[in-house]
Amino acid sequence: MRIALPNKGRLHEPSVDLLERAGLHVVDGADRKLYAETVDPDVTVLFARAADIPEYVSDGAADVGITGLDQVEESATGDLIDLLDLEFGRCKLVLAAPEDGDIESVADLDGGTVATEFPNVTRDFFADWDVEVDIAEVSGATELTPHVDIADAIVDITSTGTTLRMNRLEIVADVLESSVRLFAREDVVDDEKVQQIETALASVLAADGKRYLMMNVPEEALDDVKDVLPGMGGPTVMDIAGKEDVAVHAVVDDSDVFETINSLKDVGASDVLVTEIERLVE
Ligand SMILES: Nc1ncnc2c1ncn2[C@@H]1O[C@H](COP(=O)(O)OP(=O)(O)OP(=O)(O)O)[C@@H](O)[C@H]1O
Ligand SMILES: O=P(O)(O)OC[C@H]1O[C@H](OP(=O)(O)OP(=O)(O)O)[C@H](O)[C@@H]1O
Ligand SMILES: [Mg+2]
Repeated sequence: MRIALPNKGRLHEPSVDLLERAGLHVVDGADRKLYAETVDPDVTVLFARAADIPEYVSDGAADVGITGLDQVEESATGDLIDLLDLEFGRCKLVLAAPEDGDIESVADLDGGTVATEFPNVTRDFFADWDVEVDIAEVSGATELTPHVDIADAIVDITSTGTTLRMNRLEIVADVLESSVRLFAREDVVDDEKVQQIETALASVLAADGKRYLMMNVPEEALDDVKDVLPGMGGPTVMDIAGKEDVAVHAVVDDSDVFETINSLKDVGASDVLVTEIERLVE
């Protein structure tokens, strides 16, 4: 089973990091190496450009891939299944035009030129609007093109909006919301190994922002403690050998920990231990 990850750029590190946190450690993945083994002898990693990953998966060079939804849509491969939103690399593809120009709606671009690194997504977008445009395909610095008479507008990525602002461009319309996904070729989605990878990555996401609480509770305070703990499917209660107290374990949102501990102390819990959760397999 081969999994394709971005070899560089902003998606490289968080992708490798996620795999690591999922326990699928990359072995000997030295810098610039394009191929690496993992601790699972059945899983190898292939490093490729974020934009090429959908193609690699579609062609069978890899079975699953991690890259932006924008890249999957642009590749127009059509046979890829979006398995999991990995919740990073959030951005938007937008149609943007000069702030001081006269393009204020999609229709204003009729007969105009749009520069983009995403010609397929852009073509589909204007086809949906039934607006005729020429597409100028560029491979970077797209934001410059409306100011040098290459294009009237652009379709490009934005997240904080800084680059658009710096280049005196404003959003005319949203084209696509994107984030990084785990995706697979249709014929492998039911493979055991693919499902194991999906479960492992999902377990990292599920643990994000969660804490594990452990405490001692006098038997008579147990009902009050249970009321305090929101818990996922209720807390786990265990007898402690030779003691009147019981041990209570629960998963709590990080944002609730402060308040929850105060309430737990109020109702009689003691020796409260808070730990991080690496993975939570549901
Ligand atoms: N500003 C951003 N904020 C959030 N996500 C982004 C942003 N820019 C790009 N992305 C996401 O990261 C993906 C890859 O972008 P990145 O810039 O890392 O690679 P690239 O520009 O293709 O790299 P290179 O050209 O160096 O090979 C995009 O397709 C998109 O999904
Ligand atoms: O809304 P912002 O936060 O300003 O982000 C948007 C910018 O980020 C990306 O460029 P990147 O930094 O990846 O540089 P690149 O053009 O070299 O890919 C994208 O192409 C935009 O230019
Ligand atoms: Mg980029």
